[in-house]
Amino acid sequence: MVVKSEPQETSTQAIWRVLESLRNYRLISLGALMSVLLLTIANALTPQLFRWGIDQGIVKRDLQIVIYSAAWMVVAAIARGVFNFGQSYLAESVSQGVAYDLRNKIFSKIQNLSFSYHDQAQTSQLLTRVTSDIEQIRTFIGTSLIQVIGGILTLVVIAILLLVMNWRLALISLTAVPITAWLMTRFVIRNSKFFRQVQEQLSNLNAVLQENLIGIRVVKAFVRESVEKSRYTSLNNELVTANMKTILAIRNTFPFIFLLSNLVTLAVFAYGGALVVNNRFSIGELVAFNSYLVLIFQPILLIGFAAPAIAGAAVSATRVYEVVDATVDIRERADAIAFDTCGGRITFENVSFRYPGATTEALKDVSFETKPKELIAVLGMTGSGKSTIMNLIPRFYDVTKGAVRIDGRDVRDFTLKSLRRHIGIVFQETTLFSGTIRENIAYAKPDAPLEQVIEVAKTAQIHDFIASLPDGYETIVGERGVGLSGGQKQRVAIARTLLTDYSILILDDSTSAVDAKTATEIQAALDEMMRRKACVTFVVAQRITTVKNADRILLIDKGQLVAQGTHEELMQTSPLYGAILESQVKRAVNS
Ligand SMILES: Nc1ncnc2c1ncn2[C@@H]1O[C@H](COP(=O)(O)OP(=O)(O)OP(=O)(O)O)[C@@H](O)[C@H]1O
Repeated sequence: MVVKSEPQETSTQAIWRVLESLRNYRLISLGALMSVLLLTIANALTPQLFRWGIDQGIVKRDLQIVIYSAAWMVVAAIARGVFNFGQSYLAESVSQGVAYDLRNKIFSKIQNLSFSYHDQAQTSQLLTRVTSDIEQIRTFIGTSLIQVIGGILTLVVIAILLLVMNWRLALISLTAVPITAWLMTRFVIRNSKFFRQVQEQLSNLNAVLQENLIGIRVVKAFVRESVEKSRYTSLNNELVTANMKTILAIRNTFPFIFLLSNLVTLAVFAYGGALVVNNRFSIGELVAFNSYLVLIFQPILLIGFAAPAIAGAAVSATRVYEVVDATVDIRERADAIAFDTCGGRITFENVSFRYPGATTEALKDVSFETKPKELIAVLGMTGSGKSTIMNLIPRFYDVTKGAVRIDGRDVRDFTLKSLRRHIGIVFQETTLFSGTIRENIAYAKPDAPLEQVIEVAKTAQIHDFIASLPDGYETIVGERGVGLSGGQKQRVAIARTLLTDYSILILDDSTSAVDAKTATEIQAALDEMMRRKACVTFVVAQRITTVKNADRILLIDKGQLVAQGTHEELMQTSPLYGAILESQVKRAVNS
């Protein structure tokens, strides 16, 4: 899915943009161009050497000239080899550089894009853009572009030579050029939709592959292997069909071009032969002319073969620039200031919020203010808007109406880095990276000494477990924390956040996978740390124990703040609070 970007670029504009990026590699590009030019000259010279050898050597029976011409042909052949290598090597170097820059550009853009973009973008689509689309662009620069430039140059040089040698014969031969060019243009225009299709099918295939890699456990648990296999196979078939369509299109066009080339050769043989018979053209000239014909069709064919690749690269470039140009929703003001100290007064001022693309508001007119060092519990039914409230403080999203303030300052006044650096957040869903446990805990502070890592791990009640592992803190966890239980992952994630320089702490249902006893222990250990280090702590929690300890509870229902107060106050005043607690007590008793 394509999400929010500037007005879409056409593929022609996109390919121009790729060409503009060659500016960064001016010298190497110039070197490649020079090699192409020299190669064209060496190519154009060879038939002239033939002519000389035949007319002055063979026909006049002058062995020395035959030997000289043969020797010069060897020199020309070596030169062709050298320049050919030069053009490929230099063009490849430029293409590697452009691909490298694009990969970095798109990656850093992906890092900067807001949550709203990632909510709507498909990961697999992004993956395809970073990998195969950029590879298409690279092949265009490394191979197709040089083929086209070399082709055009050869066409011009040889057309001039032919006209100089015999303009009538030249005109007969050159009629083939506009016809072939027209055939090729028609081919590209008619088939560009197939090239786009191939790319889209490849993306779709990647999407299914990626979903399955991530969800393989669910697939197996629900015994859906065969369904997933047939889903993948049918997309794979579609990819092959789309590819075959482009191949068919090639087959429909190229035989005409070959036929044309043969007809022209025959016409040159007939007319040129007649001229030779009448002594108006030498045999050497006819042989040279014929060699030029091969040389003139070669570039047209090369341009023809390059055309699909160029069309594909143009589509790829559009897709890559779509991401590069995507709008970043969350922007810093030009005069943004650094957030350094937190006084503990966080204010939600008539905050309403609607997720991009959603039809209803996730938060409606929410207002509250925290006091320094307060521990705020946020409670509500599932889907009521608790996480959404938390997401607005570090500006993962911006409010639709109202304002979120810290110590009286709108969060939009702060630089994003300084704001987020001061907010420690443990997400509802835990994501760990492949690497050691120590690396995961020290994710935001890679240089943290082991003692500090151990300290936070103790607070998160995960130290004993880590210490019991044979490799301790150096134990390698797989991708997304494979090898750890859900509760263990959550505790590593808590430790990771505790190690940061947070002053506002947000724990979003972060002990949901931890057993009640451990959760209470974490809470007790956290209590001391929170009061010491955090100016305010928010805990989105389901457990009564957490809620009971809180200084204040915010009760959220259908996006609205319906009640707030301490546990005792809410017990007396809020029927909803009573109902939620009752359901939890029942659940606790039953479990
Ligand atoms: N990225 C999103 N895009 C669109 N709508 C969303 C998005 N995230 C949440 N919502 C919607 O916003 C509402 C509030 O969601 P939120 O995640 O804040 O609820 P919650 O109270 O934290 O729920 P839970 O306890 O189940 O985590 C829900 O109706 C949800 O469907």
